[in-house]
Amino acid sequence: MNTVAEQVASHLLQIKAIKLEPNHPFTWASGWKSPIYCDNRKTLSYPEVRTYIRDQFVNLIKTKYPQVELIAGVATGAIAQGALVAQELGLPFVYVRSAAKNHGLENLIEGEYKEGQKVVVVEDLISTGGSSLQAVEALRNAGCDVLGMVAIFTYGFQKAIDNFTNAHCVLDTLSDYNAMIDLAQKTGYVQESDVAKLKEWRLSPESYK
Ligand SMILES: O=P(O)(O)OC[C@H]1O[C@H](OP(=O)(O)OP(=O)(O)O)[C@H](O)[C@@H]1O
Ligand SMILES: O=C(O)c1cc(=O)[nH]c(=O)[nH]1
Repeated sequence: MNTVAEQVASHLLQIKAIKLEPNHPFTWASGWKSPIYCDNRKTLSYPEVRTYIRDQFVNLIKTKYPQVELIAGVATGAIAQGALVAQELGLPFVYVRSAAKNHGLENLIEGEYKEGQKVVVVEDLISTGGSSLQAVEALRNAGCDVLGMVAIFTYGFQKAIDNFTNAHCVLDTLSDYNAMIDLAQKTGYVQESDVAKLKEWRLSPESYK
């Protein structure tokens, strides 16, 4: 029986959400360069995959945060998955923008929330944790009580672990880089010629070029 981390990794590989471009590195939200990109947005296009992810989030949240009153999705990657989770839990939903809108209502948080409301934040992916923790800060500034964050995938970088520790935010993820790369190597998704590049990047991702 595979673990949730292995099953999610398997889904991500099957739908080709993992892209490898060792010779043309991707630029991440943090500005870091990387030979790998995990596009969790693609999971939404596959009913079986998005349902599996939704159900794992729901199990996790019911077990760990039975007192939750509100689900918040981090824009844009986790808006849809967060709404699916909220729907299944019968809870209200909001989403947090990366910056307040500069027209209209100028909201940073979209939807209705109450001061003191107990929130679980849903995110699609953690690299450095910068964007996710910005959303946590916005919710706290709005008076919400952030119980913790759940995400589909993390690279497991020390930088992200430190950022979450410093922000006093608990993070749980359904899958991670180690589970994914083990499976990718076993199944031949990663070519031997790319393994060296991935190892080099993994040693110091902040200075990879
Ligand atoms: O851990 P971090 O270093 O903050 O990086 C991860 C963030 O980057 C991606 O979002 P992106 O900014 O690409 O925007 P999107 O969600 O609108 O696609 C992803 O959805 C995370 O929110
Ligand atoms: O850090 C990012 O911007 C990032 C990395 C990644 O693998 N996938 C993604 O959607 N964003």
